[in-house]
Amino acid sequence: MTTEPRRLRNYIDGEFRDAADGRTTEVINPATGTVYATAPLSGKDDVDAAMAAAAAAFPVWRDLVPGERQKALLRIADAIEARAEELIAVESENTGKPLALTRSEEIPPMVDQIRFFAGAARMLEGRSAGEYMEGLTSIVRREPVGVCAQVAPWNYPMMMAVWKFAPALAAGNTVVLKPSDTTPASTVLLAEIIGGVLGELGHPRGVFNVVCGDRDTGRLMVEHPVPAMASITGSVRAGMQVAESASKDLKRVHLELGGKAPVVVFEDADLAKAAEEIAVAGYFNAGQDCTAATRVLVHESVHDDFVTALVKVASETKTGAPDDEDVLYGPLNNAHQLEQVSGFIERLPAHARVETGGRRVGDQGYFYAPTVVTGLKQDDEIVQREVFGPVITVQSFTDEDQAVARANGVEYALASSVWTKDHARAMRMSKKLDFGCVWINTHIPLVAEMPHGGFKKSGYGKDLSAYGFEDYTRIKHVMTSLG
Ligand SMILES: NCCCC=O
Repeated sequence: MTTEPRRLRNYIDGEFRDAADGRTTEVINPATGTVYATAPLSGKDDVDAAMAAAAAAFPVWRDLVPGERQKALLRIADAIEARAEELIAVESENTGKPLALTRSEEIPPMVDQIRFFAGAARMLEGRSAGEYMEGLTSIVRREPVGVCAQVAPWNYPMMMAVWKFAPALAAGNTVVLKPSDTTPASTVLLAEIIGGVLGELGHPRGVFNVVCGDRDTGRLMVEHPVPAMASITGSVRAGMQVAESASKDLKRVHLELGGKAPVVVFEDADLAKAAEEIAVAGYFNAGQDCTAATRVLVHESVHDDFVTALVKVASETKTGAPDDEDVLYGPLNNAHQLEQVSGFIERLPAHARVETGGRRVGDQGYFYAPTVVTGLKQDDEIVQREVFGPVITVQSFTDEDQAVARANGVEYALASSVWTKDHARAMRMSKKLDFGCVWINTHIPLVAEMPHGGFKKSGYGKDLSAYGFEDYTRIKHVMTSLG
Protein backbone atom coordinates (compact mmCIF):
# COMPACT_ATOMS: atom_id res chain seq x y z
CA MET A 1 0.00 0.00 0.00
CA THR A 2 1.44 3.42 -0.90
CA THR A 3 0.81 6.40 1.33
CA GLU A 4 0.13 9.84 -0.09
CA PRO A 5 2.96 12.33 0.58
CA ARG A 6 2.16 14.68 3.46
CA ARG A 7 1.16 18.19 2.34
CA LEU A 8 3.19 20.97 3.94
CA ARG A 9 1.84 24.50 3.74
CA ASN A 10 2.98 28.08 4.10
CA TYR A 11 2.21 29.93 7.33
CA ILE A 12 1.03 33.43 6.49
CA ASP A 13 -0.86 35.87 8.69
CA GLY A 14 -1.57 33.23 11.30
CA GLU A 15 -2.92 30.55 8.98
CA PHE A 16 -1.68 27.66 6.90
CA ARG A 17 -2.09 28.14 3.16
CA ASP A 18 -1.13 26.43 -0.08
CA ALA A 19 0.70 28.47 -2.69
CA ALA A 20 -1.77 30.81 -4.37
CA ASP A 21 -1.24 29.13 -7.74
CA GLY A 22 -1.17 25.63 -6.22
CA ARG A 23 2.39 24.82 -7.28
CA THR A 24 4.33 22.36 -5.11
CA THR A 25 7.73 20.69 -4.89
CA GLU A 26 8.51 17.20 -3.65
CA VAL A 27 10.30 16.75 -0.35
CA ILE A 28 12.62 13.74 -0.18
CA ASN A 29 13.85 11.75 2.81
CA PRO A 30 17.60 11.56 2.08
CA ALA A 31 18.02 8.40 4.14
CA THR A 32 15.74 6.52 1.74
CA GLY A 33 15.63 8.69 -1.36
CA THR A 34 11.81 8.57 -1.32
CA VAL A 35 9.30 11.40 -1.56
CA TYR A 36 7.42 11.75 1.70
CA ALA A 37 5.90 15.23 1.48
CA THR A 38 5.14 18.11 -0.82
CA ALA A 39 5.69 21.78 -0.05
CA PRO A 40 4.37 24.94 -1.67
CA LEU A 41 6.50 26.44 -4.40
CA SER A 42 5.64 30.00 -3.47
CA GLY A 43 5.48 32.79 -5.99
CA LYS A 44 4.86 36.52 -6.01
CA ASP A 45 1.33 36.40 -4.57
CA ASP A 46 2.48 34.33 -1.60
CA VAL A 47 5.48 36.55 -0.91
CA ASP A 48 3.27 39.65 -1.23
CA ALA A 49 0.79 38.19 1.26
CA ALA A 50 3.50 37.26 3.77
CA MET A 51 5.20 40.64 3.50
CA ALA A 52 1.86 42.46 3.91
CA ALA A 53 1.10 40.43 7.04
CA ALA A 54 4.56 41.09 8.51
CA ALA A 55 4.29 44.80 7.68
CA ALA A 56 0.87 45.08 9.33
CA ALA A 57 2.09 43.34 12.47
CA PHE A 58 5.31 45.33 12.75
CA PRO A 59 4.12 48.53 14.48
CA VAL A 60 2.29 46.57 17.17
CA TRP A 61 5.15 44.13 17.83
CA ARG A 62 7.72 46.94 17.71
CA ASP A 63 5.85 49.00 20.27
CA LEU A 64 5.50 46.25 22.87
CA VAL A 65 7.62 46.72 25.95
CA PRO A 66 10.62 44.36 25.66
CA GLY A 67 9.37 42.27 28.56
CA GLU A 68 6.35 41.23 26.46
CA ARG A 69 8.58 40.05 23.63
CA GLN A 70 10.74 38.25 26.17
CA LYS A 71 7.67 36.50 27.57
CA ALA A 72 6.61 35.38 24.07
CA LEU A 73 10.07 34.01 23.27
CA LEU A 74 10.33 32.20 26.59
CA ARG A 75 6.96 30.59 25.92
CA ILE A 76 8.14 29.62 22.43
CA ALA A 77 11.25 28.00 23.94
CA ASP A 78 9.08 26.08 26.41
CA ALA A 79 6.71 24.96 23.64
CA ILE A 80 9.63 23.75 21.51
CA GLU A 81 10.97 21.82 24.47
CA ALA A 82 7.55 20.31 25.11
CA ARG A 83 7.19 19.23 21.47
CA ALA A 84 10.84 18.25 21.01
CA GLU A 85 10.12 14.64 20.07
CA GLU A 86 7.84 15.73 17.21
CA LEU A 87 10.47 18.17 15.95
CA ILE A 88 13.21 15.54 16.18
CA ALA A 89 11.13 13.04 14.21
CA VAL A 90 10.25 15.58 11.53
CA GLU A 91 13.83 16.87 11.26
CA SER A 92 15.22 13.35 11.02
CA GLU A 93 12.74 12.37 8.33
CA ASN A 94 13.59 15.47 6.34
CA THR A 95 17.39 15.36 6.77
CA GLY A 96 18.14 11.74 7.67
CA LYS A 97 19.96 12.93 10.80
CA PRO A 98 20.48 10.51 13.69
CA LEU A 99 17.53 10.88 16.06
CA ALA A 100 19.71 10.58 19.17
CA LEU A 101 22.11 13.34 18.08
CA THR A 102 19.29 15.66 17.03
CA ARG A 103 17.87 15.13 20.52
CA SER A 104 21.16 15.76 22.36
CA GLU A 105 22.99 18.24 20.10
CA GLU A 106 20.30 20.36 18.46
CA ILE A 107 17.20 20.77 20.64
CA PRO A 108 19.04 21.88 23.82
CA PRO A 109 21.09 24.63 22.11
CA MET A 110 18.07 25.79 20.08
CA VAL A 111 16.01 26.21 23.22
CA ASP A 112 18.91 27.87 25.01
CA GLN A 113 19.48 30.27 22.11
CA ILE A 114 15.82 31.35 22.11
CA ARG A 115 16.02 31.91 25.88
CA PHE A 116 19.23 33.89 25.41
CA PHE A 117 17.55 36.22 22.91
CA ALA A 118 14.47 36.46 25.15
CA GLY A 119 16.80 37.87 27.83
CA ALA A 120 18.64 40.03 25.32
CA ALA A 121 15.33 41.71 24.40
CA ARG A 122 15.56 43.54 27.74
CA MET A 123 19.26 44.30 27.59
CA LEU A 124 19.81 46.52 24.57
CA GLU A 125 22.89 48.64 25.06
CA GLY A 126 23.74 52.13 23.87
CA ARG A 127 26.28 54.79 24.70
CA SER A 128 25.52 57.12 27.55
CA ALA A 129 23.03 59.94 27.06
CA GLY A 130 24.60 63.28 27.88
CA GLU A 131 25.39 66.86 27.00
CA TYR A 132 27.96 66.69 24.20
CA MET A 133 27.14 70.28 23.16
CA GLU A 134 26.38 73.10 25.54
CA GLY A 135 22.65 73.26 26.31
CA LEU A 136 21.77 70.13 24.36
CA THR A 137 21.14 66.60 25.56
CA SER A 138 21.75 63.69 23.22
CA ILE A 139 20.28 60.25 23.57
CA VAL A 140 20.46 57.18 21.40
CA ARG A 141 17.38 55.14 20.67
CA ARG A 142 17.93 51.59 19.50
CA GLU A 143 15.04 50.45 17.32
CA PRO A 144 14.08 47.35 15.33
CA VAL A 145 14.88 47.51 11.63
CA GLY A 146 11.43 46.49 10.30
CA VAL A 147 10.29 43.43 8.40
CA CYS A 148 13.13 40.91 7.96
CA ALA A 149 13.30 38.58 4.95
CA GLN A 150 15.22 35.52 6.14
CA VAL A 151 16.50 32.56 4.14
CA ALA A 152 17.67 29.49 6.04
CA PRO A 153 19.88 26.62 4.81
CA TRP A 154 19.32 22.86 4.73
CA ASN A 155 22.16 21.67 6.97
CA TYR A 156 20.53 22.53 10.32
CA PRO A 157 17.02 23.55 9.22
CA MET A 158 15.54 24.01 12.72
CA MET A 159 18.55 25.52 14.41
CA MET A 160 19.31 27.95 11.59
CA ALA A 161 15.66 29.03 11.67
CA VAL A 162 16.16 29.80 15.37
CA TRP A 163 19.33 31.79 14.66
CA LYS A 164 17.29 33.89 12.26
CA PHE A 165 13.90 34.47 13.91
CA ALA A 166 14.96 34.65 17.59
CA PRO A 167 17.19 37.78 17.45
CA ALA A 168 14.88 39.40 14.89
CA LEU A 169 11.72 38.95 16.96
CA ALA A 170 13.48 39.80 20.23
CA ALA A 171 14.54 43.15 18.81
CA GLY A 172 10.96 43.97 17.70
CA ASN A 173 11.15 43.07 14.01
CA THR A 174 8.63 40.87 12.23
CA VAL A 175 9.73 37.99 10.06
CA VAL A 176 9.14 36.24 6.76
CA LEU A 177 11.30 33.12 6.83
CA LYS A 178 11.99 30.76 3.94
CA PRO A 179 13.40 27.30 4.67
CA SER A 180 15.43 25.51 2.03
CA ASP A 181 13.34 23.77 -0.62
CA THR A 182 14.87 20.43 0.44
CA THR A 183 14.13 20.83 4.17
CA PRO A 184 10.93 22.79 4.85
CA ALA A 185 9.24 20.29 7.21
CA SER A 186 10.60 21.29 10.62
CA THR A 187 10.22 25.01 9.86
CA VAL A 188 6.55 24.46 9.04
CA LEU A 189 6.16 22.64 12.37
CA LEU A 190 8.00 25.50 14.10
CA ALA A 191 5.47 27.87 12.53
CA GLU A 192 2.65 25.88 14.10
CA ILE A 193 4.36 26.05 17.50
CA ILE A 194 5.38 29.72 17.29
CA GLY A 195 2.07 30.81 15.77
CA GLY A 196 0.23 28.95 18.53
CA VAL A 197 2.14 30.77 21.26
CA LEU A 198 1.80 34.18 19.62
CA GLY A 199 -1.92 33.59 19.08
CA GLU A 200 -2.48 32.54 22.71
CA LEU A 201 -0.74 35.69 23.88
CA GLY A 202 -2.89 37.82 21.59
CA HIS A 203 -0.08 39.12 19.39
CA PRO A 204 -0.73 40.14 15.77
CA ARG A 205 -1.08 37.25 13.37
CA GLY A 206 1.66 38.36 10.98
CA VAL A 207 4.57 38.58 13.43
CA PHE A 208 6.06 35.32 12.14
CA ASN A 209 5.47 33.94 8.63
CA VAL A 210 6.93 30.99 6.76
CA VAL A 211 7.02 30.86 2.98
CA CYS A 212 8.27 27.66 1.35
CA GLY A 213 9.90 27.70 -2.05
CA ASP A 214 13.07 27.67 -4.07
CA ARG A 215 15.77 30.15 -5.07
CA ASP A 216 13.25 32.21 -7.06
CA THR A 217 11.04 32.52 -3.99
CA GLY A 218 14.06 33.73 -2.01
CA ARG A 219 14.86 36.24 -4.75
CA LEU A 220 11.27 37.57 -4.67
CA MET A 221 11.60 38.03 -0.90
CA VAL A 222 14.90 39.88 -1.08
CA GLU A 223 13.76 42.09 -3.96
CA HIS A 224 10.44 42.86 -2.28
CA PRO A 225 9.98 46.52 -1.29
CA VAL A 226 8.65 45.74 2.21
CA PRO A 227 11.58 44.17 4.11
CA ALA A 228 14.19 46.50 5.50
CA MET A 229 16.69 43.70 5.96
CA ALA A 230 17.60 40.42 4.27
CA SER A 231 19.52 37.75 6.11
CA ILE A 232 20.69 34.51 4.58
CA THR A 233 22.75 31.50 5.52
CA GLY A 234 23.84 29.73 2.36
CA SER A 235 26.44 29.51 -0.37
CA VAL A 236 28.76 32.32 -1.43
CA ARG A 237 26.96 32.46 -4.76
CA ALA A 238 23.56 32.83 -3.06
CA GLY A 239 24.97 35.48 -0.70
CA MET A 240 26.38 37.51 -3.56
CA GLN A 241 23.04 37.37 -5.35
CA VAL A 242 21.27 38.55 -2.19
CA ALA A 243 23.77 41.38 -1.70
CA GLU A 244 23.33 42.42 -5.32
CA SER A 245 19.52 42.33 -5.19
CA ALA A 246 19.43 44.10 -1.84
CA SER A 247 21.71 46.83 -3.16
CA LYS A 248 18.97 47.97 -5.55
CA ASP A 249 17.04 49.58 -2.69
CA LEU A 250 19.88 49.52 -0.12
CA LYS A 251 18.37 46.93 2.21
CA ARG A 252 20.51 45.91 5.11
CA VAL A 253 22.13 42.52 4.46
CA HIS A 254 23.30 39.86 6.90
CA LEU A 255 25.27 37.02 5.31
CA GLU A 256 26.62 33.73 6.66
CA LEU A 257 28.13 32.00 3.66
CA GLY A 258 30.08 28.95 4.62
CA GLY A 259 33.67 28.14 5.35
CA LYS A 260 36.72 26.03 4.80
CA ALA A 261 38.00 25.80 8.35
CA PRO A 262 41.72 25.19 8.78
CA VAL A 263 42.74 22.98 11.69
CA VAL A 264 46.38 23.70 12.54
CA VAL A 265 48.03 20.86 14.45
CA PHE A 266 51.50 21.57 15.89
CA GLU A 267 54.06 18.92 16.76
CA ASP A 268 53.48 19.31 20.52
CA ALA A 269 49.71 18.67 20.32
CA ASP A 270 48.16 15.59 21.90
CA LEU A 271 47.84 13.80 18.56
CA ALA A 272 45.48 11.05 19.67
CA LYS A 273 43.06 13.52 21.25
CA ALA A 274 43.37 15.84 18.25
CA ALA A 275 42.60 13.04 15.79
CA GLU A 276 39.56 11.90 17.82
CA GLU A 277 38.09 15.38 18.17
CA ILE A 278 38.94 16.56 14.66
CA ALA A 279 37.20 13.50 13.21
CA VAL A 280 34.04 14.32 15.15
CA ALA A 281 34.25 17.99 14.16
CA GLY A 282 34.87 17.04 10.52
CA TYR A 283 32.26 14.31 10.13
CA PHE A 284 29.44 15.51 12.39
CA ASN A 285 26.29 16.12 10.31
CA ALA A 286 28.15 14.49 7.39
CA GLY A 287 30.51 17.47 7.31
CA GLN A 288 27.58 19.65 6.20
CA ASP A 289 28.56 22.39 8.58
CA CYS A 290 30.11 25.70 7.67
CA THR A 291 32.52 25.39 10.60
CA ALA A 292 33.42 21.72 9.98
CA ALA A 293 37.02 20.74 10.68
CA THR A 294 37.61 20.12 7.03
CA ARG A 295 41.17 21.18 6.28
CA VAL A 296 43.93 19.89 8.56
CA LEU A 297 47.40 21.45 8.43
CA VAL A 298 49.81 19.37 10.47
CA HIS A 299 53.48 19.94 11.24
CA GLU A 300 55.63 17.86 8.89
CA SER A 301 57.40 16.08 11.77
CA VAL A 302 54.14 14.46 12.95
CA HIS A 303 52.26 14.33 9.63
CA ASP A 304 52.45 10.57 9.17
CA ASP A 305 51.58 9.77 12.80
CA PHE A 306 48.64 12.13 12.68
CA VAL A 307 47.34 10.67 9.40
CA THR A 308 47.58 7.16 10.83
CA ALA A 309 45.59 8.23 13.91
CA LEU A 310 42.98 10.13 11.88
CA VAL A 311 42.48 7.31 9.38
CA LYS A 312 41.96 4.87 12.26
CA VAL A 313 39.25 7.08 13.81
CA ALA A 314 37.70 7.75 10.39
CA SER A 315 37.46 4.09 9.52
CA GLU A 316 35.79 3.41 12.87
CA THR A 317 33.27 6.25 12.34
CA LYS A 318 29.81 5.05 11.29
CA THR A 319 27.19 6.58 9.06
CA GLY A 320 23.72 5.09 8.78
CA ALA A 321 20.02 5.25 9.43
CA PRO A 322 18.48 7.82 11.81
CA ASP A 323 17.45 5.20 14.37
CA ASP A 324 20.92 3.60 14.62
CA GLU A 325 22.37 4.91 17.88
CA ASP A 326 25.94 4.04 16.91
CA VAL A 327 26.17 6.36 13.92
CA LEU A 328 27.86 9.76 14.04
CA TYR A 329 26.11 11.05 10.96
CA GLY A 330 23.39 10.39 8.42
CA PRO A 331 23.16 10.95 4.68
CA LEU A 332 24.11 13.93 2.61
CA ASN A 333 21.11 16.20 2.32
CA ASN A 334 20.12 15.58 -1.29
CA ALA A 335 21.08 13.89 -4.54
CA HIS A 336 22.77 17.03 -5.82
CA GLN A 337 24.96 17.20 -2.71
CA LEU A 338 25.95 13.55 -3.15
CA GLU A 339 26.96 14.40 -6.71
CA GLN A 340 28.91 17.44 -5.49
CA VAL A 341 30.87 15.52 -2.86
CA SER A 342 31.53 12.60 -5.21
CA GLY A 343 32.68 15.07 -7.86
CA PHE A 344 35.38 16.52 -5.60
CA ILE A 345 36.80 13.03 -5.05
CA GLU A 346 36.54 12.03 -8.72
CA ARG A 347 38.38 15.20 -9.78
CA LEU A 348 41.27 14.78 -7.32
CA PRO A 349 44.65 15.33 -8.96
CA ALA A 350 47.06 12.42 -9.41
CA HIS A 351 49.27 13.60 -6.53
CA ALA A 352 46.38 13.25 -4.02
CA ARG A 353 45.76 10.05 -2.08
CA VAL A 354 42.43 8.86 -0.65
CA GLU A 355 43.52 7.23 2.62
CA THR A 356 40.06 5.96 3.53
CA GLY A 357 36.49 6.41 2.29
CA GLY A 358 36.01 8.30 -0.97
CA ARG A 359 32.86 6.39 -1.86
CA ARG A 360 29.11 6.30 -1.48
CA VAL A 361 27.76 3.89 1.15
CA GLY A 362 24.90 1.64 0.01
CA ASP A 363 22.64 2.35 -2.92
CA GLN A 364 19.65 3.73 -1.00
CA GLY A 365 19.66 7.31 0.20
CA TYR A 366 22.68 9.59 -0.04
CA PHE A 367 25.21 8.19 2.44
CA TYR A 368 28.92 8.86 2.00
CA ALA A 369 31.84 7.24 3.82
CA PRO A 370 34.13 9.16 6.21
CA THR A 371 36.98 10.21 3.97
CA VAL A 372 40.58 11.35 4.48
CA VAL A 373 42.59 12.78 1.59
CA THR A 374 46.35 13.50 1.77
CA GLY A 375 49.17 14.56 -0.56
CA LEU A 376 47.47 17.80 -1.53
CA LYS A 377 48.77 21.13 -2.77
CA GLN A 378 47.47 24.49 -1.60
CA ASP A 379 45.81 25.39 -4.90
CA ASP A 380 44.02 22.06 -5.34
CA GLU A 381 40.26 22.44 -5.75
CA ILE A 382 39.50 20.32 -2.68
CA VAL A 383 41.68 22.60 -0.52
CA GLN A 384 40.20 25.80 -1.88
CA ARG A 385 36.49 25.04 -2.19
CA GLU A 386 33.90 24.06 0.38
CA VAL A 387 33.03 20.36 -0.01
CA PHE A 388 30.21 20.25 2.58
CA GLY A 389 30.60 16.52 2.99
CA PRO A 390 32.40 14.03 5.28
CA VAL A 391 35.81 14.74 3.78
CA ILE A 392 38.87 15.85 5.76
CA THR A 393 41.97 16.89 3.85
CA VAL A 394 45.45 16.82 5.41
CA GLN A 395 48.38 18.97 4.33
CA SER A 396 51.67 19.56 6.12
CA PHE A 397 53.62 22.69 7.07
CA THR A 398 57.18 23.42 8.06
CA ASP A 399 56.82 26.37 10.46
CA GLU A 400 54.35 28.80 11.97
CA ASP A 401 54.55 31.28 9.07
CA GLN A 402 53.79 28.61 6.51
CA ALA A 403 50.94 27.30 8.67
CA VAL A 404 49.41 30.78 8.79
CA ALA A 405 49.90 31.37 5.06
CA ARG A 406 48.25 28.06 4.16
CA ALA A 407 45.46 28.45 6.72
CA ASN A 408 44.61 31.94 5.50
CA GLY A 409 45.16 31.09 1.85
CA VAL A 410 41.51 30.49 0.93
CA GLU A 411 38.58 32.80 0.18
CA TYR A 412 36.61 31.72 3.24
CA ALA A 413 37.16 33.11 6.73
CA LEU A 414 34.57 31.72 9.11
CA ALA A 415 36.20 29.37 11.63
CA SER A 416 39.57 27.82 12.43
CA SER A 417 41.38 25.95 15.18
CA VAL A 418 44.89 25.55 16.51
CA TRP A 419 46.15 22.54 18.43
CA THR A 420 49.23 23.02 20.62
CA LYS A 421 50.32 22.91 24.27
CA ASP A 422 52.30 26.14 23.82
CA HIS A 423 50.09 28.94 25.12
CA ALA A 424 52.11 31.77 23.55
CA ARG A 425 52.00 30.06 20.17
CA ALA A 426 48.25 29.54 20.48
CA MET A 427 47.80 33.24 21.21
CA ARG A 428 50.08 34.28 18.30
CA MET A 429 48.08 32.03 15.99
CA SER A 430 44.75 33.36 17.23
CA LYS A 431 45.90 36.84 16.25
CA LYS A 432 47.21 35.80 12.84
CA LEU A 433 44.41 33.45 11.76
CA ASP A 434 42.07 35.52 9.60
CA PHE A 435 38.80 33.86 10.66
CA GLY A 436 35.73 34.91 12.62
CA CYS A 437 36.44 32.24 15.22
CA VAL A 438 39.64 30.60 16.47
CA TRP A 439 39.30 27.56 18.70
CA ILE A 440 42.29 26.39 20.72
CA ASN A 441 42.61 22.64 21.33
CA THR A 442 38.98 22.16 20.38
CA HIS A 443 36.88 22.63 17.26
CA ILE A 444 33.18 23.28 16.63
CA PRO A 445 31.51 24.17 19.97
CA LEU A 446 29.20 27.18 19.76
CA VAL A 447 27.48 29.02 22.55
CA ALA A 448 24.59 31.50 22.52
CA GLU A 449 26.58 34.30 24.16
CA MET A 450 29.41 34.30 21.60
CA PRO A 451 29.26 35.62 18.01
CA HIS A 452 29.30 33.34 14.98
CA GLY A 453 30.17 34.91 11.63
CA GLY A 454 32.98 35.37 9.22
CA PHE A 455 35.11 37.65 7.12
CA LYS A 456 36.04 37.67 3.41
CA LYS A 457 33.70 35.49 1.30
CA SER A 458 32.21 33.92 4.42
CA GLY A 459 30.10 37.07 4.60
CA TYR A 460 29.36 39.70 7.20
CA GLY A 461 27.06 40.12 10.17
CA LYS A 462 27.06 37.92 13.25
CA ASP A 463 24.67 35.22 14.38
CA LEU A 464 24.09 34.51 18.09
CA SER A 465 25.36 36.81 20.89
CA ALA A 466 24.65 40.44 21.69
CA TYR A 467 26.43 41.35 18.44
CA GLY A 468 23.98 39.24 16.43
CA PHE A 469 21.11 40.83 18.31
CA GLU A 470 22.36 44.34 17.55
CA ASP A 471 22.58 43.45 13.85
CA TYR A 472 18.77 43.36 13.93
CA THR A 473 18.52 46.90 15.32
CA ARG A 474 19.17 50.41 14.08
CA ILE A 475 20.26 53.39 16.13
CA LYS A 476 18.81 56.86 16.11
CA HIS A 477 20.26 60.02 17.63
CA VAL A 478 17.76 62.20 19.47
CA MET A 479 18.98 65.64 20.54
CA THR A 480 16.97 67.98 22.72
CA SER A 481 17.49 71.58 23.65
CA LEU A 482 17.61 72.26 27.37
CA GLY A 483 16.55 75.86 26.88
N1 LIG B 1 27.67 24.22 13.88
C1 LIG B 1 26.67 25.13 13.40
C2 LIG B 1 27.21 25.83 12.20
C3 LIG B 1 26.17 26.63 11.54
C4 LIG B 1 26.40 26.70 10.07
O1 LIG B 1 26.58 25.70 9.37
